[in-house]
Amino acid sequence: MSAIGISGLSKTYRGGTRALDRVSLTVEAGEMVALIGASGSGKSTLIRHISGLVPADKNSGSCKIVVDGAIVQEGGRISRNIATARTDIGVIFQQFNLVPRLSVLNNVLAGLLGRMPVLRGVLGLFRKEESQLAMQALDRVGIAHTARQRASTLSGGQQQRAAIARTLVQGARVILADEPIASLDPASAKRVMGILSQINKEDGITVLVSLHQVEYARRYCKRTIAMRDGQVVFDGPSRELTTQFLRDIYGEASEELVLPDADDFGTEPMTATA
Ligand SMILES: Nc1ncnc2c1ncn2[C@@H]1O[C@H](COP(=O)(O)OP(=O)(O)OP(=O)(O)O)[C@@H](O)[C@H]1O
Repeated sequence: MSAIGISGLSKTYRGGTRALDRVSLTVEAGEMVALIGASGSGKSTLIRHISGLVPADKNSGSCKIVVDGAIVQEGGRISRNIATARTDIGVIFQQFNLVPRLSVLNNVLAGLLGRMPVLRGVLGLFRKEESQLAMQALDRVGIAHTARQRASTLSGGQQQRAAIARTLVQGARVILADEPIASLDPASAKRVMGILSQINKEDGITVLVSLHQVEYARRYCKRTIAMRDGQVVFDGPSRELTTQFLRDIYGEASEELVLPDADDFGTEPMTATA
């Protein structure tokens, strides 16, 4: 079974911008796939559609998005069972989306809210084994020692690692990461990508990660989907994305996608504890 299936997805925003234009693609369970493209090419819009946050155009009648076997949206309508479908989808954003005044542990425990009775969740009545699960997740991403701190006291890289721990506690089978390293320094960015790669390999969690820099795609993802003006213009092995090929696809905008110091990128992927 595919982890993500998209057919005939188009999106025109109010004001007329056609952000997605007949996008169809499939991501198999257990893949880690990069989504690249210059600013405004439609990466965020695509991820927001897959997570069921935004409905596709209604007049693109045949559009359908399925994640882990559950219909997220069809024919421009979000599925009635979206709450159930979302329990399998972990979303990670560029700006971390933690609650700053809550402890790191409680932020991670929030990953359980979709799977527990509303009242217990609202009152924050988490069981001991749930807290243990959250501590294990924090340990996996290398920041168990920060569990009692307020989320606002963490560095950007640590906050992103807490956000990943939250998806682990959630039990997500598919992680959609929307530019998760765009606000991070290079060392933190490598660590975050290393953790995503690790949980992809060890837990078989499918990862779709949008990235600005193609070096990260080449290093961490076997497959890359490249977008331009709302369309998929490349879908294949990341190693085929040479600088020249990017120039052919994007012209001058390709400079946005290649790190100026690409040669210093290093050779070893970083892990959680590195
Ligand atoms: N809510 C919105 N209303 C109107 N237009 C929008 C909205 N969100 C995005 N757009 C437009 O849709 C197009 C695609 O935007 P999107 O954010 O998906 O691109 P992106 O590839 O993620 O860009 P970036 O790398 O800068 O985040 C852009 O032209 C953008 O201006």
